[in-house]
Amino acid sequence: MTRFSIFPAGNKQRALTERFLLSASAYVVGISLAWIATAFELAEISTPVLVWSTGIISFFIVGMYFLYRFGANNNIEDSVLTRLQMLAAIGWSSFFIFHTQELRGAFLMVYLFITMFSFFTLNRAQTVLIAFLIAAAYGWVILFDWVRQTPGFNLQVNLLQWVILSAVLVWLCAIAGYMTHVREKVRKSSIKIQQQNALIKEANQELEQALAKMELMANTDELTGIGNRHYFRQQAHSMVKQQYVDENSFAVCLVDVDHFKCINDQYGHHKGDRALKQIARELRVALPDETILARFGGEEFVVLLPNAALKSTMEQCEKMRTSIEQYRFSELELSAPLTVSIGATLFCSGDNLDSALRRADQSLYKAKEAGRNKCAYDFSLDPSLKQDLNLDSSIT
Ligand SMILES: Nc1nc2c(ncn2[C@@H]2O[C@H](COP(=O)(O)OP(=O)(O)OP(=O)(O)O)[C@@H](O)[C@H]2O)c(=O)[nH]1
Repeated sequence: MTRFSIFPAGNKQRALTERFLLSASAYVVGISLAWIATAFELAEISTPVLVWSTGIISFFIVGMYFLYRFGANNNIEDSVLTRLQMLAAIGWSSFFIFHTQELRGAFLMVYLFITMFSFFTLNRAQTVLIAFLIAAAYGWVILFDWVRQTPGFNLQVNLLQWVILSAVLVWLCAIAGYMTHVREKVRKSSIKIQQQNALIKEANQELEQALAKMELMANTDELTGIGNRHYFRQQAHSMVKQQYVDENSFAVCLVDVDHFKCINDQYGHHKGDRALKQIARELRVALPDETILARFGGEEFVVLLPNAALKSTMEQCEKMRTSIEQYRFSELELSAPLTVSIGATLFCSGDNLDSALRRADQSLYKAKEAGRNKCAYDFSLDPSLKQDLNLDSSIT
């Protein structure tokens, strides 16, 4: 069961409720003063009038509190309800001031208290209007007393009080004007800061995008669109690090196009370029997604097969070789298929990247020597292979 809180949820609504309770405390002080003044016969309010006015004010306070507490004020145009509160406060204060004579000077303080509330939300013009209403209300009280010749009424004292009250109100209006100015300045600066933050955020995003683009460009082979040598180095180093942690071996394969010089010579560099692009695409299709494929240089590609073992490496190399062998290069009228030779090795514990690349390159050389369109392997570092197969390298 949720406990009832006297304050509503939400910062704005809570602030409004707190502000209202603060002004309600002024009503309570005002009513209490009226009761005390009546008890000491300093005010002319009859007990029934005092009782019903106290009842109505209490009802007003409770009603307003529930408006704020349950957010009903948001359905009203002036959702802060400042004007309504001000008018009510001026009305009630004038009512009590009208019923006092000797304590009237003290009760006039309530008017100033009301004006000070305008500092929270009203602008200069609205504060001036409130001050004008207060001066007018007290003016009416004086006029009424003078016309009906209220016993104990002193016109001179009341007029002097009215002048003093008006002077203080003018002074409060000047302060309200200054506060409006400061508030507006703070609001404008905060809007400016927000706009600048938005611009900085936008610039950061653009910078991040530009950096990402630059990184992509730095890692991409311009001709084929796959990773370049730099990309390969990066990926290989992170796989080496991972291998040190989980000890899962990975395969390093060098894929070299056979007799590519003849393609260039026969069909020209442009068609040679297009053939390289198609080879890169075919290799990508033949390989699993998690495989790293990069152009090592010229007509040579490099492949890193994560979590590879002897069998899976041989299967993948064979898959790459056959996929190129079977691919029909429509732009080239070839009498024999375009093929690749592949040299592969496993990167195992205690290995290093340069020696793995050297082994793969030596295997590639063997594949070329064996007639091309072949896969050759150097699994000499794989301990399981040494035990099970007793082989240092194999050519298929
Ligand atoms: N079209 C094109 N050709 C390239 C590119 N890079 C390298 N080559 C060519 O690839 C050929 C490589 O020739 P070689 O190293 O003799 O090797 P190969 O002719 O493929 O013969 P083997 O590798 O021994 O089977 C050269 O003619 C290079 O000019 C490139 O980006 N585009």
